[in-house]
Amino acid sequence: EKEVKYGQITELPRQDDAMKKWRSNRFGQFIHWGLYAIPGGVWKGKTYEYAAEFLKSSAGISTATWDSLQYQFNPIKFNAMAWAKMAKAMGVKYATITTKHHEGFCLWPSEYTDFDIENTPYGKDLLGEFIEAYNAEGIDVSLYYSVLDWHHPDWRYKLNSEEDKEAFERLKIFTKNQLLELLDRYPTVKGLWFDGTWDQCWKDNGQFSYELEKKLKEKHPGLVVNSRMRADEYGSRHFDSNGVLMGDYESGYERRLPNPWDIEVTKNDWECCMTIPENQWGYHKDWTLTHIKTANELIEMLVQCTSQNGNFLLNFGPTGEGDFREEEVKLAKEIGDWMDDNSSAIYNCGYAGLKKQGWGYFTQNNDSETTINMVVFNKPINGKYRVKLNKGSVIKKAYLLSKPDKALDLEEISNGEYFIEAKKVKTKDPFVIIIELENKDSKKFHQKALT
Ligand SMILES: C[C@@H]1N[C@@H](c2nc3ccccc3[nH]2)[C@H](O)[C@@H]1O
Repeated sequence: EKEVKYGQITELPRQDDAMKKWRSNRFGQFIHWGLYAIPGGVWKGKTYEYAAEFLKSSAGISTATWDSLQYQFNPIKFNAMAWAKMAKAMGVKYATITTKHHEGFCLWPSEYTDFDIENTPYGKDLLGEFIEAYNAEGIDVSLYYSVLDWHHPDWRYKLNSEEDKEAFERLKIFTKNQLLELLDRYPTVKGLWFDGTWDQCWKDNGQFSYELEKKLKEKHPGLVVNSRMRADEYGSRHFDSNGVLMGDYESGYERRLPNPWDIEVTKNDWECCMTIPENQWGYHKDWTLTHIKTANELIEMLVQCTSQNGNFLLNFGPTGEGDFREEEVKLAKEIGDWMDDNSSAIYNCGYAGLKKQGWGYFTQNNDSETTINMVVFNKPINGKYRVKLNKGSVIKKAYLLSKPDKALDLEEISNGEYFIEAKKVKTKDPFVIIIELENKDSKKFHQKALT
């Protein structure tokens, strides 16, 4: 064990109400919106396949040229309430929006820079409108903030000289000021989602990120912070040099999921953030460049995250005019229709403590020891679902969530192992079978033989 002074601050897993709410939310909407949405991956007639929010670097555009996009930013179609209603219908319980991405442009009127929404044709506090509209729909809002800032003259990737160090000291003060400003202006926000913290400059400043997390949490009780914010004094990120998770949940799953059989990942809170195309966070004009995930693919990712105690943050990239692509609107509806019927297997659910089986995923409601959800993606050809529960578990009854008053036939194979028969399931969508267990002290529970 190394002596780590600037590692974990909050003992995990947190059991306070704010974290319990974060955990029960399970499904969130990520919004990537900034100047990059104006060109949408196309520059001077050329389409760049790399992530649209990286167009400045992939097209080799000067900071001056890129920054002048701020004078074109006028999302006339932006309607925060319509966005919030779409998100509500999709079934998300929280939303995380980019307040400032790597480009450095701020979606709120910041007193610490002119490179912000106030100095655009739009002019109004866009971030404030977003937060108010989403909160009005009962959706929690977290704020994404990129420490990496291509616009700021004091940004340095590495600190090679005294001048670098002095510049980065100013950048650190700017960063802290903006974060305190965001929490001052938007007191209802629930979390901060840090990004752009992989460079040497930040890894060399473990003490700063430690003290910053402490200060932000003192200022904003209950604040939930992702592990990506932090480095310890040895430069170890997400987990300190002794492997202890920093922040409040693990946020390393970007466009990837853990192995569905992995139970190690269930030990911490974590979140997967996911794009609909293969790798576009900001709006890209051309969605023919890669595979576009279907509703069923995205629902399966959400269910997998829930089954392993994780949250799923699905990204949308609004256009420069402030509306969504039709493909995104269609997916939001398809996912929302599924959530209307099946969200009881998602909200306030987590790891059931059972080994994953071939037909799909187990989830368990955090408030019920005896109710287990089976979310089915692969129907067995004989219509019989093999379930291996904990030793001694006895199924009282099993039924389709869609037909709660029709018990399914059961066949006990051995201690805690059953076949559940569900032959006549018509739906083409993923569906849920509910297992109700005898509770531990029920008379029928087969007490282990004493010999
Ligand atoms: C959550 C995601 N993180 C950003 C990001 N920046 C990167 C730089 C290098 C490699 C991968 C990256 N992902 C993406 O632009 C998006 O905001």
